[in-house]
Amino acid sequence: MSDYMNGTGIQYHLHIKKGDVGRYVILPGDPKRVPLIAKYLDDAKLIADSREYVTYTGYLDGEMVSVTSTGIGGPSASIAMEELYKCGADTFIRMGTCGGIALPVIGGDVVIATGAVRMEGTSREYAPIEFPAVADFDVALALRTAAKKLGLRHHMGVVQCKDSFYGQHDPDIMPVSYELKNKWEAWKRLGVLASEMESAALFTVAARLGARCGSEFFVVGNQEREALGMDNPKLHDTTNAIRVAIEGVRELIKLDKE
Ligand SMILES: O=P(O)(O)O[C@H]1O[C@H](CO)[C@@H](O)[C@H]1O
Ligand SMILES: O=c1cc[nH]c(=O)[nH]1
Repeated sequence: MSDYMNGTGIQYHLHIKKGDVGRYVILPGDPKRVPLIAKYLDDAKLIADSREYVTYTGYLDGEMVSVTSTGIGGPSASIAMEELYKCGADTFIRMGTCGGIALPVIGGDVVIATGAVRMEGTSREYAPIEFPAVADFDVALALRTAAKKLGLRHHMGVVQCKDSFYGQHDPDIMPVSYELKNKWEAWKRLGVLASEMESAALFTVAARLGARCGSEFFVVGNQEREALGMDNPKLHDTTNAIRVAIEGVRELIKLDKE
């Protein structure tokens, strides 16, 4: 492989190197969320700020833990995971926002993914479409334990990933609306909980690397509830999902010590 960084060991996009990050990494999409998550770590320090990738490292229960933003979508998220893995990370928790699809999923809830629909492009450059994008079982259960401990309303199941945010919210403006709307109907009939953009790529990249990855989300609203005239709170404070990610890492640290 060509080395754009001239043997320095510094990763091309994230600007991190071995020793900069812990084994456990929380992956929000939004770079502005990184310092908010890092506040929960002991002795957190800014490691790098490059493109959409902001990385902090600190400690939780004595273990080195990092937080790196992925930006939006599979391409940038896959790069983040690949470069973090090269620097020693092997356990990832994506923490993001999502839009509800299933009617019981309401703004303010937490959704924990068991698997992700691969309606995006990145995972197809890793694995044939027949390969399932599934969360690591231990990570998903750690996230559920965390949500339960925190007393948060939560749901666990399959999420859908796509590359076009506006194809989700305004499919009629798209030349391929016929396809987007038919598939959306299928996700509803299959009980898919919510829509977001990175988990399918991250779960598939994790499978190629032999790494562990799970994901959980703060629900910002539910377009299906809105369409039916149901109560549809729209909320933006992701603190609860941040707390689930932090407690989830704690659970995994405990499990890994057993
Ligand atoms: O809040 P984040 O983590 O960015 O996640 C969700 O929000 C973005 C779209 O608004 C996509 O990245 C989607 O997956
Ligand atoms: O509706 C939503 C909300 C967050 N992220 C998405 O991809 N879709």
